[in-house]
Amino acid sequence: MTQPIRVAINGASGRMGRALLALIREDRRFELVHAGVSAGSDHDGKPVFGELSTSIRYSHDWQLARNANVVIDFSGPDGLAAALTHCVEHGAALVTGTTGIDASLQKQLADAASHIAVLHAANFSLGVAVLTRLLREAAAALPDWDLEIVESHHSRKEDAPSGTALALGHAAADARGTTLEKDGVFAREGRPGARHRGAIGFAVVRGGDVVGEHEALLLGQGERVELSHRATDRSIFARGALEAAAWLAGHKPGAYSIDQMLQSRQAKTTA
Ligand SMILES: NC(=O)C1=CN([C@@H]2O[C@H](COP(=O)(O)OP(=O)(O)OC[C@H]3O[C@@H](n4cnc5c(N)ncnc54)[C@H](OP(=O)(O)O)[C@@H]3O)[C@@H](O)[C@H]2O)C=CC1
Ligand SMILES: O=C(O)C1=N[C@H](C(=O)O)C[C@H](O)C1
Repeated sequence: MTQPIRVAINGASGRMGRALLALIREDRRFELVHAGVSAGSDHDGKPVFGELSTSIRYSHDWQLARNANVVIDFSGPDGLAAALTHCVEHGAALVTGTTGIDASLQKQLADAASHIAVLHAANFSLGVAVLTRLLREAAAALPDWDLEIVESHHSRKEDAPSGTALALGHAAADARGTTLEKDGVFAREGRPGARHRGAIGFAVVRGGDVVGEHEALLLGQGERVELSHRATDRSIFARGALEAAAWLAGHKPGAYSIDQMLQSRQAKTTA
């Protein structure tokens, strides 16, 4: 039997971390070697599965991840920066779903890809990967229609618009030969004036326990196209991230996308 992939999860005590731990426990492809939390976390030192017998405890000590083949990070910008440093120092691959990262951290991610395999995705669901392709096509086929992206998430989400909404916006802008820097509209209040031609607008809803909903509205005269995705269970993201980890482990250094992973898996199943 082949050796299991040694995985460290960063942000392990969070909503996504716990979803990952639940899946990894049942998945023989992986061996959990580290469950990372922040220094000062309430979880630091506690057993991950609530059993005193387990050898893995939540910890802020990255030394415990030194033999990991791959780190899966769903923490936050500070946690991601620490994971990135660890992975580069130890030659581990990095799968990260952390959103709300600034330009400087994005550059650090891009630079790290010269040394390690990195896969960053704002959304690990298969449905959103397909939604992104559909939106690219619709945005290009209906270049003069107004485009608005609406996203809804639970009340604890810290970043806005969501990483997925931004990724959808970038994909649509790219399909129209423009950029969000030029045509993105992120706030409307008071008298912002009429919509500018080619604008890509964003609207954000926060509340309750909404797992994640994204809708792209293409608004024409007398008709509209609505493309939407609703996640009702965050284990879909965790499952996608584990598939990415299994796929990425052993890849040579580089920046990989979820689309590349899906295409390579598709090619294998049709071969
Ligand atoms: N790409 C995708 O498919 C998805 C992406 N996300 C993104 O993943 C991220 C996490 O989301 P979610 O799980 O809901 O958030 P949570 O707040 O529930 O979890 C994040 C966890 O990270 C831990 N953490 C904070 N700082 C650090 C640090 N410096 N080092 C290590 N751990 C740290 C915290 O735990 P503690 O206090 O114990 O340290 C916290 O529990 C967000 O950016 C979110 O947008 C979410 C869902 C899907
Ligand atoms: O914070 C979340 O919960 C989610 N974040 C991701 C994002 O910002 O797009 C993905 C998903 O929608 C859930």
